[in-house]
Amino acid sequence: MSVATSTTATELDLDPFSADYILNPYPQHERLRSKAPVVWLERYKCYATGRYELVRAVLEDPVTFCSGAGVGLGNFNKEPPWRVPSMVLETDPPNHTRNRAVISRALSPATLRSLRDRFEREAQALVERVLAVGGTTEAVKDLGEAFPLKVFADAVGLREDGRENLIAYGNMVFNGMGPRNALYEQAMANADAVNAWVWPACQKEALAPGGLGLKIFEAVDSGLFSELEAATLVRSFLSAGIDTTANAIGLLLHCFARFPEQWDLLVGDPSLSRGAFDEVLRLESPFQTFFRTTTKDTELGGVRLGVNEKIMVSLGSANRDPNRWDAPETFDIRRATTGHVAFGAGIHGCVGQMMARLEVESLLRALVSRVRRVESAGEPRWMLHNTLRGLESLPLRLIA
Ligand SMILES: C=Cc1ccc(C(=O)O)cc1
Repeated sequence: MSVATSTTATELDLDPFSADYILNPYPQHERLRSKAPVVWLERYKCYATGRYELVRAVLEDPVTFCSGAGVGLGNFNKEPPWRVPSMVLETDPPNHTRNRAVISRALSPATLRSLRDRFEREAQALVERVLAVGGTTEAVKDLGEAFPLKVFADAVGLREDGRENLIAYGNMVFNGMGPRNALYEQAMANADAVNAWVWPACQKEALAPGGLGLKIFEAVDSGLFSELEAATLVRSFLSAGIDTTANAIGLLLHCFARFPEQWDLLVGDPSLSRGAFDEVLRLESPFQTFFRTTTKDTELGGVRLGVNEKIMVSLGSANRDPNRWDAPETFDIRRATTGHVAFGAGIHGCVGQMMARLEVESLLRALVSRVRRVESAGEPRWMLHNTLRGLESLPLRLIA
């Protein structure tokens, strides 16, 4: 389309970081999608889009919409980040390409195959522990957080003591992508103590032999990276690999508690487990919002965007865009979910997604083999969070 027919962005009074929006995002997503292809949020001085096609267009054009100025609301060209930027998430090619390759190699299909038995054993043991006390569980803590904190942290080779810091650190990383609001400040309140655990835990001498962490340090031995860079890459595992999966597990259990007929389908055919997880990801989008920064004056969906401006892409909205999905609000584990953007898309698409799938499917298969029904045991409480969608509390009863 020629620039002459493009327009300036329409303003929309939307607050994606308010409690109202977070607790009931779907009407807000509809406002975002229907107002215009791209809108301007004056409150946060950024552009925003919730349309599936345009969210994908942004994520698949890292030259125009870069990550090196941060993937949250904060623009690293204008204000310093709260931590040393990630060498994967907050970089652009060519450095991103080189750095991601090391992470990707550590998370190879062969590595994941070697972890499967251990993950499945841990999942079965965890499910037995919950059933042994009658099946009543605070599912976010007992399953959502407990499982990645055990299997993923063990796979990385992280020290056993102090792993609760990983949940707090994930809160810092993801709330830190939002505005400096109360959620941001609360997450950062304990930053010094949390960082005092996280950074030493990423050092070579702190990592267990045979783990993913030391695989990253092998790249040091080959002269590719410094020790500091290797530790920063290990920090990426800690940043991305816990809270995201923990929330996804909570959301998955919440879906099956609300839609028992879907659970029956899965019990009847456990091979539906992979599709079930992807449908939970599409429906709930544990990762709600990403930002990119424009590297030049450009236009998107016929709307003119200025250079060095932030654009918010709503993954949650894109994954329920009625122009892309039939009956988007319906939970259907047999749905064709290919193309959902819950793991992002393009060169920054989640490099750990196969690890996440291995974790969640291991837990799901262990549950399906022993649990006939997932029942609500009390009112769930949603988390207030700048970036992640998840439950603070999810009381369930697992019926064997
Ligand atoms: C998807 C989230 C994510 C968060 C942090 C990092 C990192 O710190 O590299 C990577 C991905």
